[in-house]
Amino acid sequence: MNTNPYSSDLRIGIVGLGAVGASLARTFDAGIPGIRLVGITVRNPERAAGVLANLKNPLALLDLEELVQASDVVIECAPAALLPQIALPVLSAGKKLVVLSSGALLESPHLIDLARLHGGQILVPTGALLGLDAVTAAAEGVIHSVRMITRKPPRGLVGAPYLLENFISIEGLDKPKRVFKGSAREAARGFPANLNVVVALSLAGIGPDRTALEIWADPSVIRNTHLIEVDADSASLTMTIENIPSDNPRTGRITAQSVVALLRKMNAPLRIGT
Ligand SMILES: NC(=O)C1=CN([C@@H]2O[C@H](COP(=O)(O)OP(=O)(O)OC[C@H]3O[C@@H](n4cnc5c(N)ncnc54)[C@H](O)[C@@H]3O)[C@@H](O)[C@H]2O)C=CC1
Ligand SMILES: O=C([O-])CC(=O)C(=O)O
Repeated sequence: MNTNPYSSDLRIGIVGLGAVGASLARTFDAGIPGIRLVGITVRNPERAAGVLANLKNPLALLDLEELVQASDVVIECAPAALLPQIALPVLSAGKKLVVLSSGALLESPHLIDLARLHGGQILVPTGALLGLDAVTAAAEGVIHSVRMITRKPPRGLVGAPYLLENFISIEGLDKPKRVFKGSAREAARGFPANLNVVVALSLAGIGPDRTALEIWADPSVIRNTHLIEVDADSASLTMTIENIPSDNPRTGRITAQSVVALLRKMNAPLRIGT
């Protein structure tokens, strides 16, 4: 833990030691100039022991209140349903919260007011997506439409509430099947562990009700693939990303790297990209 009050290192706390949290812990443990990992909050310390044992530096297991006290920036990498309870103490303390479960922000807009009230900040990284720099720039003018088409290996969609509620089977597919067509807001409700990216896109652009999404369960892809088309008065954008899965088949490897890139930029003397 950083006990030196004169250090200018950014003190980082992580909540959740799954695919993203463990990747971040390993990266920070290996050392990034100006960034110091001060602790982690987990649900199950016994399950965390394996990851923690392989770090070079001992990492403090803290409860959420202790983590908030010790950190300048807390990174939420936990299940979406926990976002409000994780965000509350961080934002009430006027600190910065990096949100990976960005889909859950739509159900908790009060968190933005909380951040405003206490001088905190919610940071949504580009995560498993691309191009949010160009979309936010386009949003300074007029964006006419935003459309995203996602293709996922069926196993990355298993258990999504929308599929269960609508009795949509994705077992044994031998060709792509469109399983959803609707807005980013509807997708966030129906696929809370799968489509954070479209919510981030919608918040960067024209909002969750006007951002259109199709989801395909596609047995021919091994990567989560997102195609985005934006039509604006400044530019037309067509962008694709093919994400190599991490330890969690729902989560692209690039997600954790996006958080590292965001943190590196925070105090950097040269900052590239919007
Ligand atoms: N914004 C984006 O681009 C992306 C966001 N995500 C989202 O990021 C979040 C994390 O993703 P993964 O690491 O892949 O998920 P994961 O399922 O691998 O890990 C979540 C971890 O949180 C832990 N956890 C559960 N309850 C907890 C509690 N009360 N306190 C602390 N930890 C707790 C679980 O034990 C698990 O280790 C998910 O909500 C996921 O949907 C994932 C990929 C891309
Ligand atoms: O948005 C998400 O939660 C995950 C995702 O689609 C990806 O990793 O490609």
